[in-house]
Amino acid sequence: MPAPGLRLRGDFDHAGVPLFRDLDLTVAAGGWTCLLGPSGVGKSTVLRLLAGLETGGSFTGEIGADDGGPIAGRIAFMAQTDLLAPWLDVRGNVTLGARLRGETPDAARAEELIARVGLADHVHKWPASLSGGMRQRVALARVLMEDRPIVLLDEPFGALDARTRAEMQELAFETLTGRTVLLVTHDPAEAVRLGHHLFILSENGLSECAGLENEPVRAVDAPETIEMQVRLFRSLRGGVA
Ligand SMILES: Nc1ncnc2c1ncn2[C@@H]1O[C@H](COP(=O)(O)OP(=O)(O)OP(=O)(O)O)[C@@H](O)[C@H]1O
Repeated sequence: MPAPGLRLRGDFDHAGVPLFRDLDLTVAAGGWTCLLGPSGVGKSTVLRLLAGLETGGSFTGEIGADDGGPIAGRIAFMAQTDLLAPWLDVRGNVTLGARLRGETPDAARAEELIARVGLADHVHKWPASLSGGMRQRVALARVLMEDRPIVLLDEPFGALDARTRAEMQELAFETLTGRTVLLVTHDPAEAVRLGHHLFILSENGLSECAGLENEPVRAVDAPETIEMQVRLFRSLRGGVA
C-alpha cells in the first residue's frame, strides 16, 4: 500500500479559546516529518486530529490524504503515554491491534520486533513490572507491528537512555522505510538525525526549518548535522533560523 502525503489546514479552539489559527501543515509522502515546538502549543492535538481521535476541542478546516483516500484504516498512532493494557503481557500488548480487529497476529513478526526492542527476555511480563523505558519500547514495537502506511509518533523515544534511544531511532527508521511518518519530538538532535522535513509550531504559527542535507539517519557528529541542530535550537529559543 503506497503511503500518501497528508495535509491539515484550519483552526482549533478549546472551549472558544483559540489554540491555533490558519494552520497549514503538509506531511510529505513516504518520509519523516518532524514537528517541534513549545509545550502546550498543540503538537499532540495535531496528531490526534490527523488520527481522527477525540481532542476535547473544536476543529474547523480540512484534513486529508493527497491520494484522495481516507486516512482512517491506514494509520498507526503511538501516543505520548504508552497506553499499554495492564492485563496483557508484553507479547499480548504488541499484538493487541490484530487481536482487537479479530485477526490472527503474525507471531513471528511479533517475536522479531520484541527481540529488536530488546525485550525478548521479558515477553511474559506485565506492564506494571516494566520500567518506563521498557514500556515505551513495548509501545514502539506495537506501533511498528501495525505496519501501516501512515505513522504518527508522539515523543516515542523520550523515556529512553541515550544508547537505547539511538538504537530505537534506527530501528523505527529502518522499519518505517517508505511510510509517511509524523514525529513530534522535543529533541532537536533527534529531529535533525531523522527528519526529511522539520517544522516548528509556536504561538506565532508554523514555520519550516529548511536546509537539511543528506539522507537520514544522519551522523550525530557530522559538521552539517551539528550546524543544523544549533540553528534549530536557536529557532526553538525564539531566534532566527
Ligand atoms: N481535552 C482537553 N481539554 C481542554 N484543553 C486541552 C485538552 N487537551 C489538551 N488541552 C490543551 O490544549 C493545549 C495543547 O495541548 P497539546 O497536548 O496539543 O500540546 P503539545 O504541544 O503537544 O504539548 P507538549 O509538548 O507538552 O506535549 C494545551 O494548552 C492543553 O492544556
